[in-house]
Amino acid sequence: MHSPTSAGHPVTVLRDVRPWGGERSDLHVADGVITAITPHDPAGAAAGAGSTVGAERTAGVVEGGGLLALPGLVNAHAHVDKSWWGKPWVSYGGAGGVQGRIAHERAHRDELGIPGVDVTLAVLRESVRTGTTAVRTHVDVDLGVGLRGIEVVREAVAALGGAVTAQIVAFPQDGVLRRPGVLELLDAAAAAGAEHVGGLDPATIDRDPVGQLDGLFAIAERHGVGIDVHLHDGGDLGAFQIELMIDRTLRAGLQGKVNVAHGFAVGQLPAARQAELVAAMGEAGITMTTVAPIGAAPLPLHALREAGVAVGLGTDGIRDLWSPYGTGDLLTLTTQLARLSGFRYDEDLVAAARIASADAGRFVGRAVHDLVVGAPADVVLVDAENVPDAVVRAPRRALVVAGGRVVARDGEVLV
Ligand SMILES: O=c1cc[nH]c(=O)[nH]1
Repeated sequence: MHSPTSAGHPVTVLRDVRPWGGERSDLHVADGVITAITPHDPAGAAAGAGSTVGAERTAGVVEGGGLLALPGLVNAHAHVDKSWWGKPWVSYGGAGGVQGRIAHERAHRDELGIPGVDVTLAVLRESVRTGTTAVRTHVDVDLGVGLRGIEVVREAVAALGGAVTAQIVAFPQDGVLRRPGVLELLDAAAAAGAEHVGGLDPATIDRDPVGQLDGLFAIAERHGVGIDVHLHDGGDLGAFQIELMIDRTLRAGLQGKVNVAHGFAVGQLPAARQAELVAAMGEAGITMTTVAPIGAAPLPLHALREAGVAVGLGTDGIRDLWSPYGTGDLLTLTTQLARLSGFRYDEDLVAAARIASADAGRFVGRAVHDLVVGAPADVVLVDAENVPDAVVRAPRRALVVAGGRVVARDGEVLV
């Protein structure tokens, strides 16, 4: 049993940091929240512990060494129930394609102890080490594991004592309608507190897009939860399913609560069709999450922003039976997102950093997630000249504060 205790030592003042690369400032913290941001006061520097980043001067007064501060990174699309992080290498042995990966996972997860609290803890700790302080994670719900994965993830998150918070998507990785009983499991997950129900390629997995989506929307309306659908289906087939989601979102009044994950179709459509679909998504308050996949047509980030479609960034699985790739490092992934999107201008590189942090609060149930008064005191310090420099180099995380506590320092996780 992993006993929840508050992680890391508490911070009352994080001294001498440059929020978003701006002026040197002191961040004041109480009860895990930023209560004031004042110009840096160098007074008392000689009395303290020098300028070693993370050194504590007096109780709770922590040195930031003039480093650049970003809000805690937000992983808006993860699968932390299925990673084998920390275990010996597992060679991928399944067939290709979505169905091949589904079958491979189901055949081998038991051998690896998946789902299990220890493996989930390992990948979460690694995420905290690199500055992630909030996660939206899909958790497999199927006829084999039932809701056990959700309990496992909740226990692992609790054991980290606030170093990271998580929202759960009850995720029917093996299909919904093609596996009788899964819709009922999703309903039970929502009734038991999962914040979202997931879906998976309603057309190609269940071969019944209307049926799968009607089932998910009925659960969302019944329990007031969100919907987050993995949509790998591309081109017109993918676009058609997004249109089905738009219709249902408007009818059910679920604006702001429905997310399309991956949504490769959006990047693939011809310009006019893309513009029409993106505008309709914006009007319905649909959001998107991307994992910045190499080899897929990039999402039109500028058009999505102009249409009011919020985009979150996530790691996808991290070293699991689905794929051996991934490290959980959101800042490195931000570099990838920026490169894939062809970003060169400073303002675009800053926008990429915001997608991975401040603008992603909505994906993890936070009304505000930024370096502002009233926000959770989740802060990542890096040795970078400015935000664009941080995005293109993804430097080591010198200090990570979550919920007002130091949880990682100098590349070492402390929880
Ligand atoms: O459907 C998917 C896609 C990526 N990773 C998964 O675990 N499932």
